[in-house]
Amino acid sequence: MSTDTLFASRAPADAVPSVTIRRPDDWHVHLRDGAMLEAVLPFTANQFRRAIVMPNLVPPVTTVAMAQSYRARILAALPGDSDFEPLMTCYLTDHTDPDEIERGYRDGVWLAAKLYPAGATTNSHAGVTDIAKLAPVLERMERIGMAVLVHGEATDPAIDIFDREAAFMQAEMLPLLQRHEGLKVVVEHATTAETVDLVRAHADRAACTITPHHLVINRTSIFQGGLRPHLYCLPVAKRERHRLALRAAATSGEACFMLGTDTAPHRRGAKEAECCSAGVFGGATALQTYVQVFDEEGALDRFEAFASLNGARFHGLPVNEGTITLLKKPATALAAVSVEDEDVVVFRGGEPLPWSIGDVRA
Ligand SMILES: NC(=O)N[C@@H](CC(=O)O)C(=O)O
Repeated sequence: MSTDTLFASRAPADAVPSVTIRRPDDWHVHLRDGAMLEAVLPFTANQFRRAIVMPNLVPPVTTVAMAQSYRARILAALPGDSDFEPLMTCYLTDHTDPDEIERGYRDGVWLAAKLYPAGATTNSHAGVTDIAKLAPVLERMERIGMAVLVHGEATDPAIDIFDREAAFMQAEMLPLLQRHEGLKVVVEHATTAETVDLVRAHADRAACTITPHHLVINRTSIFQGGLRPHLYCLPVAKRERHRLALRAAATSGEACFMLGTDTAPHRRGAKEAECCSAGVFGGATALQTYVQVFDEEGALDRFEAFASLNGARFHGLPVNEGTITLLKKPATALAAVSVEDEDVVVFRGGEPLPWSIGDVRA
């Protein structure tokens, strides 16, 4: 498979250029629950074979029983013919019990645990207030080979919001990596050049996810022509030099960089509000955006590694069978998805995108 299936340069002159890769996985999604789950799940399930499902529900998914029940609700909400597989996570708190973590992992209920510094982002208030105190949990995870997925932002409101990831990496992430030398760590939704370098320096057991939006917007985009609430997420997009570093990392082919959309739907009313919720709904346009970036960077031959191989290898899972074909054929992205009497605005929704989704083969 891999580069053998890259047709772009071999197709007849009148054929639509395309790229075919093993079916990809999304290593960071927010599927929510109830009506929102029903509305957004088909978009992720259409694009991806598996996804790591974030546990920041209200209340958060903190026990094996809660993860089992949430997984069952996701499966029940899937379209009948879907073979999508949700990979569950546990939400770490100050009171997480290492035995519960191990039980859920050994029983195959969850794959990883998510560390939200308390107050860092949407529904993180029950998160961890002092990472050092989590040592018994992290030691157990290290011993059983279970990965911790980290939202890497400092929570001190006095720290400039654009510096919070950098502050966290220095004050928390580096010491964590040093304290737990064998722990598998995923830095979620990296947004800076320095984070990418830190991950590279620990690539024997660290990795990071990179979102589609952080590859195509920078912090100025959020203020282009006025305030753009649908581009506001956490970590907030950074300067242009960081966006370029993220594009270089994602398209490098290095095994420590993997696809993770951080698709985070919020109803329009929560976004276009006096106090806008953080999160970009990128689930419906994710692959179209990623493949466009790889095309622009002349790296289509490395797209499969980023989208379909690196994450599976990191988590010790088999790579997917089957393929998906992406076509360099313009299509206008769906503008919004209805949820009850409201809607959720799609990232790049309503725009003509140069790439579209073609055949999916199981
Ligand atoms: N990315 C976001 O801005 N929001 C996410 C939470 C998160 O991953 O930070 C959400 O759940 O809405």
